[in-house]
Amino acid sequence: MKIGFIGTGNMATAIIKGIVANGFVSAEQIYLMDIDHEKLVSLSEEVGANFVNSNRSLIEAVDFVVLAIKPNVIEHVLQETKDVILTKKPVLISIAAGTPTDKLYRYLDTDVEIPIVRVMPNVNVLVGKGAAAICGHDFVNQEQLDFVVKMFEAVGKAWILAEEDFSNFTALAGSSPAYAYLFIDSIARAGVKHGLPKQVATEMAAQAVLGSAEMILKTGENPWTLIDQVCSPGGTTVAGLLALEEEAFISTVVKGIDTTIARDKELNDK
Ligand SMILES: NC(=O)C1=CN([C@@H]2O[C@H](COP(=O)(O)OP(=O)(O)OC[C@H]3O[C@@H](n4cnc5c(N)ncnc54)[C@H](OP(=O)(O)O)[C@@H]3O)[C@@H](O)[C@H]2O)C=CC1
Ligand SMILES: O=C(O)[C@@H]1CCC=N1
Repeated sequence: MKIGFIGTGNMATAIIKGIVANGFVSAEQIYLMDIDHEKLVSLSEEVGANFVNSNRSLIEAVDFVVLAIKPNVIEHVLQETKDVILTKKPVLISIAAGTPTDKLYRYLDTDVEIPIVRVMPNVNVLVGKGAAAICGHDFVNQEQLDFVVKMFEAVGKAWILAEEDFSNFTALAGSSPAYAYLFIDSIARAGVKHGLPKQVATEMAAQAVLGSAEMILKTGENPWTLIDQVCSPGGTTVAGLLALEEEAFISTVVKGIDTTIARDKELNDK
């Protein structure tokens, strides 16, 4: 199978490096196109993938096309390549936030049965620890869907998810790495305040958060049980926990997630 990427930015780079490192496909099976020629050539050379000079040539060359472009340019890209899409009928895989499969199909303005799969991945696919939600539009067959699921399982966890839950997933797993990085950076900054070098403090905080995530996933324990295990009576943790809650830590995080979901829904409706 040949996989093409329209757009070679943050997300495409993470997916490509992840699936090549893991051996899901070889670099020779990957074709790239980006309007930023320098970025295109640089990624192509770095990973050893092919590059082409137009989105039309890319679609002609491959079986699966990952639309790794911003939501506001998808309509234009689908319209400029429509005739090639209708002839070649590749599987279109969109990773755009706030862009339902119905909307993507409407952009093509056709009744030809073009298979479209929607994926909401996250950037942690780069290190094989991604999280991706996947749903297929009307004309996707099981084999095509399975291929996409396998592609994202190669670089993390993948769930088949009802499209109505995509806004929630985008907040919980698509955007949340940024919030987790912020949390880690905040802990590290506190370390710097107390005299630790930033790099060391960041490594310590990241390792503690990594282990905490694994504890939840591997033990299956309720996070509150684990919190209680760390909070020694009269100890350090409970003092810090209560100080965090005085500043409405939980509600602040929930507000961030609510706002992310609302923004995704706003994009859906645009
Ligand atoms: N970043 C993330 O963590 C995640 C992103 N996503 C989704 O992934 C998509 C891509 O995001 P991200 O990788 O961050 O974005 P980037 O801006 O990093 O990458 C998009 C790339 O596409 C290029 N591009 C723009 N127009 C065209 C075109 N007509 N033809 C070919 N290439 C073009 C851009 O070039 P230029 O910069 O010159 O415009 C840029 O290099 C978005 O839809 C986003 O919602 C989903 C999950 C996570
Ligand atoms: O910020 C965004 O819109 C994209 C979608 C999920 C992560 N980044």
